[in-house]
Amino acid sequence: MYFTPSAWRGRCGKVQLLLCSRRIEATADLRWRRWCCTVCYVSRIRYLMRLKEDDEACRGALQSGSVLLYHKLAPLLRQTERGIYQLPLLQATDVKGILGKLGKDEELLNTSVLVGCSESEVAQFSLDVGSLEKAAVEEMCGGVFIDLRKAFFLLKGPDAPLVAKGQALIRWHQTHGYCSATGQPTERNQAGSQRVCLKTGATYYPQMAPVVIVLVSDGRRCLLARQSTFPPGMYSALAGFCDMGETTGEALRREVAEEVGLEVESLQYSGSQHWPFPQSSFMVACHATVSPDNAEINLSGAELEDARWFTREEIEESLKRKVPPRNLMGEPGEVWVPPSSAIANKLIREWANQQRKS
Ligand SMILES: NC(=O)C1=CN([C@@H]2O[C@H](COP(=O)(O)OP(=O)(O)OC[C@H]3O[C@@H](n4cnc5c(N)ncnc54)[C@H](O)[C@@H]3O)[C@@H](O)[C@H]2O)C=CC1
Ligand SMILES: [Mg+2]
Repeated sequence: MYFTPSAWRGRCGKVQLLLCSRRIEATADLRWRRWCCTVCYVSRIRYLMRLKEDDEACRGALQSGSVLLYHKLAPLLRQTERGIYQLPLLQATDVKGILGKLGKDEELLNTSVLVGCSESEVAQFSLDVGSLEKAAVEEMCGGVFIDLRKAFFLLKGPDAPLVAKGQALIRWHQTHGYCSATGQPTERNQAGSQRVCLKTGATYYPQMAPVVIVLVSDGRRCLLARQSTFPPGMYSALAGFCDMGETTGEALRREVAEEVGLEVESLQYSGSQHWPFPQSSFMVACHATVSPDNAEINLSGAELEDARWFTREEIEESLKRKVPPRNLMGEPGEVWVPPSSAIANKLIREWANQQRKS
């Protein structure tokens, strides 16, 4: 028995996945597997699109959706018996129950923003309950509100980007209540994917600042640097905000020249990441090379406290250090690098792997 694409569309849930996987086992047909994944993915994306465009549909989805809670931008986390931190997805009905018990209007739930949907097309929202008593909500949910700077690194897998996205959207709405041209209030759509000026109808969308991050190599060593605001001992790849009108390559070449006085010869794209600190940035990560004959570091002074060349052996040692190491005097000891949730870590690992192979 075969299923047509239309039979899957809009109902792409767990049952379908189960049927899908049975069919895969039966036929071991790779093309079928690819087709199923595509239909499921497309179905989810089209569903989210509809929720962004149709306020009524989004309100309906919220009633049966799941909700991530924040308190003054700090996400709610729950710890398992094994000490693992997870992101509790509450049902909308649970949130209504909490609001009722704390004597708050259920209308607060409608200030949730859409952040995604599960594989079974249950819409996921984020809601800031900063107007409620923090300890009371924590007790009712069996969790703790933890500052995002800590929470982001405690979570594993897709939970970390999801919690960052939720906070970024909530923060954007909290700071864009007025039109920057007219000074008049703006009104959001139900999904929270845009705001419109009530006077002129001008539409505003959530913003991110583009940032380049680059691991510079001279073929044998790679360059890491630290700012005085970094935790003691931590070194990272060079990063910088893009200027208006720049391409990725231009921004990257400029940042390397500004910060360490080197001229990049070639570059290679590696990946990208949404980074919530200090506010929403879109990080574009690249590898770059400089000539070993022109590899003398010349710090600009203002931004970086230090920049150094590291060998593969030194990098591999620093990747093993999980927590900021301290020496016997309690001072920062050896060098360590950002954890795996930061794209800098991916760049550094890629470089070390490449060096090992060559
Ligand atoms: N995910 C990761 O692996 C890493 C992320 N980062 C992030 O990269 C970002 C940029 O790195 P920096 O070296 O600090 O940038 P940077 O080298 O451009 O210097 C920051 C300065 O740029 C100016 N600036 C220009 N446009 C700005 C904007 N849109 N927002 C804020 N400041 C702006 C400000 O004067 C600021 O002090 C930071 O937010 C940092 O958190 C940095 C290293 C690793
Ligand atoms: Mg910088």
